[in-house]
Amino acid sequence: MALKVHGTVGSPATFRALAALHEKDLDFEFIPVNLSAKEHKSPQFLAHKNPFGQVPVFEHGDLKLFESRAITKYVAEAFADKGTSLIHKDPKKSAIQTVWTEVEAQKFDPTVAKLGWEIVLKPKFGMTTDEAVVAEFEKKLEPLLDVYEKRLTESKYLGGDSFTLADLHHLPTLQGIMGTKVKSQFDARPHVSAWASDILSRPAWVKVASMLTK
Ligand SMILES: N[C@@H](CCC(=O)N[C@@H](CS)C(=O)NCC(=O)O)C(=O)O
Repeated sequence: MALKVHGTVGSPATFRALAALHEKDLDFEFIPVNLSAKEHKSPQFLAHKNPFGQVPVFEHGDLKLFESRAITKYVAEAFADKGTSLIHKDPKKSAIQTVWTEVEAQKFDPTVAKLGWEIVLKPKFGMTTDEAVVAEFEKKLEPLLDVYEKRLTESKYLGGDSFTLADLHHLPTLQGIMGTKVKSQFDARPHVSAWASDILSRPAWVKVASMLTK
């Protein structure tokens, strides 16, 4: 059964799903969705792909999914015996992994995505960065990264001793922010800095990120 991803190059959520597929070494068809042309808001897309009008959308035979983290979880579970094992089987290890996937979704993503929007995307769209918002979110990031630093002194990866979805989910926003002044906050914390370099240099992620330069 063919695997398909409807998505957009540069979309963090699309890139999250693609990272999981590459880690699993799976062949899939990438179907570009033009956000500027509002393809994701067409009646067809809303009715048959994602009623919330967002990318990515994943298809595996008759299964259709949206929400990037639900897609990565399905890919990790359905193709457990292929490529990198992205999930723990042991219930306790799995629970710790879930804690950190939640931390990414509830704390890291809202903070770092906001910084990325202000510092990277607004200037790209001809809008003015709100420096007060940047300062506010940089301040929020400090204690968050302190918790990450402590966690990463206990284990090499967030979810335990091996790379899992808990790490992978960070990749798109992490990549975006590491090209900005906010990188200094990561560099100031040795374990966070080593973790970021490690996961950003994974071949599967390098493959995804290279789509930006094609
Ligand atoms: N929580 C969703 C977020 C999806 C999302 O925000 N997608 C963006 C691109 S990264 C999008 O489709 N934006 C267009 C829109 O919301 O109209 C996920 O993880 O899949």
